[in-house]
Amino acid sequence: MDQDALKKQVAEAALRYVRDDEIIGVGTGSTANHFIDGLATMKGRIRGAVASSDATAARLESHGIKVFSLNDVDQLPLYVDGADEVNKYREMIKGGGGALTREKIVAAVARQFICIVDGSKQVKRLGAFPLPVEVIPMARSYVARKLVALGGRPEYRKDFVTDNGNVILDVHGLNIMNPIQLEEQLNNLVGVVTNGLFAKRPADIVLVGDKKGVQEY
Ligand SMILES: O=C[C@H](O)[C@H](O)[C@H](O)COP(=O)(O)O
Repeated sequence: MDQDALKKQVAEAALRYVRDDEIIGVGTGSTANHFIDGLATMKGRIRGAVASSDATAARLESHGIKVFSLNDVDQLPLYVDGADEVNKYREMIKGGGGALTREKIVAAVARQFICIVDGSKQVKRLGAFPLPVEVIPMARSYVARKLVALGGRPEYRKDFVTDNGNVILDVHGLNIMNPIQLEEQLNNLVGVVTNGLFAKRPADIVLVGDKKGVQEY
């Protein structure tokens, strides 16, 4: 099975957590896209979805799934999304596709967060994947200097603007010993909107697709 087939397999496994008449929070990226395509096969059973990016909203709508604004929804029982890295504590790095801020907002509202990944995303320690940090454009150089002072090597993601009109710094070389502490520390830098560490609010369930099938923890 190639990597895309593993993503599809794990995305389809998440469909069994979808309950009738609910509004589902939906993540962003190639794994989440498989989940959206699966959700389309049962769209008559759900009320609709809240999207974590414009791209996800467009894909949901292309399948005829109603997209709700998060502000019009008072509770979200389930959020399903991929990740760039996940550890055994279900902490993640996300934002490889630049959707980290909206993803973090939807995840904060959701009662249950299910992370769907293929086996290549499992790590002992977070940080081999460069950590995305969403920054207000005028603060880019200031925040980059602060990230260097923290031991990172920030790289400006060129020709990319987030759905919120901001820029991304991808930070290489961070030694992430304490993900919760670093998540808070980076979010306290003036000009940072948020960063791609999902440790204060980890996933509740991780589904991992590999050659043996789908494992859950
Ligand atoms: O911004 C993008 C998201 O955090 C994605 O969930 C993450 O990058 C994983 O994407 P993919 O499923 O395409 O590997």
